Amino acid sequence: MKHYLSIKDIDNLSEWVKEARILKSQPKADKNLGANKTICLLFFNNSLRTRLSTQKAAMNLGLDVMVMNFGSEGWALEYGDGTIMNQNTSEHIKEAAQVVSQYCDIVAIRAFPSLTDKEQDEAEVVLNGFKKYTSIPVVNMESSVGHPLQALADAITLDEQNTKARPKVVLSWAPHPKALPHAVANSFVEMMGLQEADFVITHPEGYELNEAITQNATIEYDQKKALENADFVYVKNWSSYKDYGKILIQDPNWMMTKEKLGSAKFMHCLPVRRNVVVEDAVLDSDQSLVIEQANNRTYSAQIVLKKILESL
Ligand SMILES: NCCC[C@H](NC(=O)CCC(=O)O)C(=O)O
Ligand SMILES: NC(=O)OP(=O)(O)O
Repeated sequence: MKHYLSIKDIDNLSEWVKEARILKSQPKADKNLGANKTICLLFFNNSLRTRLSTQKAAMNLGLDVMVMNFGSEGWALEYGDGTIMNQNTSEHIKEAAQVVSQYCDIVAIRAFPSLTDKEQDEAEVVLNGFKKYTSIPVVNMESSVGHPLQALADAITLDEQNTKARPKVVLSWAPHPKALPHAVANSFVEMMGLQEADFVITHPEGYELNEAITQNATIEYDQKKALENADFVYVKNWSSYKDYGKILIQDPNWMMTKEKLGSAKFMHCLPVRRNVVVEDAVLDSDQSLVIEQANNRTYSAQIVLKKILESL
């Protein structure tokens, strides 16, 4: 594998999950694989988990790590072809990407969507700009369209926690005061498409995700009905996709509660707004898997970096 940009780059999910769980039991087993190689982590947006777990994964593999908060430290980048750069952008992706690639062997990038320009967001200009103008592998640390390191970590968590041949997994929308990206939900849906599971998505009308991603997934607008007999409930807010980037409702009735969760396990990628997205009683119970999901971010990043290093 050269790049890790989406769930589609996983050739065999169950095999990767198995390998990641072995790495989790022996995190330093490949500590020389990345010797004399460097990874650059470029952040255009905030992060806690991705920032630290990807660095930890890289260190477990013996890689040198350079981190840059591009949003606050780098020059404002231009992505347009032929732009007369007399406005606010100082450096073109053509130079920036080539320069960065001279300093490292792998580049990992976090670049959220604008949520104002659907076409530009879906073009993934930052990720694809680096892919186009460098020859080094590119890793997606959450882009406009996907968060495949998160979904791979979620697959590891599901594998560890599941006791059934065909569990019921529900992706449930929740309210949020800010307009949030679709990336986490998109990659989770794509990852669930590769699982033996009864998978249901529930959200209010108007919050349909991109149909190209949900394809044949079951959508149930009645949250109560969707949650019946659930084994795992993955909660996430996203803004409207149809009415792009808009908050259509903030109905607190969609918040996840202990009562609604029943005996299911609770999942969320974090960070989470307590008592808006999910009530304290859920997060503070032993039904919550959120801390272990965050732990598994190290091993999802490590299996990805390992596969890239092995193919260099
Ligand atoms: N990487 C995990 C989630 C990142 C982002 N959440 C956020 O921006 C939440 C910010 C807040 O709650 O203020 C998202 O939904 O894609
Ligand atoms: N889940 C996740 O990606 O968290 P951060 O945004 O803190 O990296």
